[in-house]
Amino acid sequence: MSNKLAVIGAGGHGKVVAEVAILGGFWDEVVFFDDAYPKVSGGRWPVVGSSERLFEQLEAFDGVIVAIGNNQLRLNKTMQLLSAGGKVVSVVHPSAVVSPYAQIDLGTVVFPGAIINADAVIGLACIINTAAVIEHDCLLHEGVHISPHATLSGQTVVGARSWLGAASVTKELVTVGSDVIVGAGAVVVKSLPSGVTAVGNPARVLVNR
Ligand SMILES: CC(=O)SCCNC(=O)CCNC(=O)[C@H](O)C(C)(C)COP(=O)(O)OP(=O)(O)OC[C@H]1O[C@@H](n2cnc3c(N)ncnc32)[C@H](O)[C@@H]1OP(=O)(O)O
Repeated sequence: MSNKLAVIGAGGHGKVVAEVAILGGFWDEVVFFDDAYPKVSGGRWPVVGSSERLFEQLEAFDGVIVAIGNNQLRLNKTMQLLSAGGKVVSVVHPSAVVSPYAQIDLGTVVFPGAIINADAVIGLACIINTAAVIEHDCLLHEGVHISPHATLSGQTVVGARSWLGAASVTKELVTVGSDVIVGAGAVVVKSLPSGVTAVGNPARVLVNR
């Protein structure tokens, strides 16, 4: 029997999610649904309809996952899928190192070379991007994106829908609020409130939304 995965979002992020799913060994077939259908190509994998079309045929898939880069949209769609009875799954690249004592919630993706250490908790519909490091006892709420090569030191807390840019770093015990953007290369040495954009070393607030 072939295991069939539906992926919402056929863009660049979707392509990596599809590849990670196939390399994980469990999924035999991947098809995309994208609201830009039919004006979008999934490349190696077919785009077969809009996300509305997927909701009409959820039972035809052994798993579903949302591969939309925007944190709010990804989270909303994931929650809609769960409410509609979709079998939302997580995918983890075989080269990622995930502690058996870490928890990863549904709809989350873990990309090549990422490391998630003991007792880290990763919420619903998060992205742990290429080579990101999530140290022990970190807590990531739902819809978070940790970009490539970012490092979260031990016991960092990240609020819902926040985006930590590529190669950013948090000091241990720091709390990043909800809907925060941390710029690429930033070093977060003090906690950040919700709704800000912070950049630089040490990270300073650039925008307060
Ligand atoms: C697989 C993947 O590709 S995952 C995606 C990974 N992508 C990233 O990590 C990108 C993260 N994004 C950033 O770092 C962005 O620059 C943001 C979100 C912080 C800011 O973007 P914008 O709001 O468009 O800011 P904008 O580019 O107008 O810059 C505003 C000011 O901040 C400075 N700035 C912007 N980003 C940074 C940064 N990361 N570090 C230091 N300074 C920065 C700019 O130089 C500019 O300064 P100036 O006013 O003195 O000229």
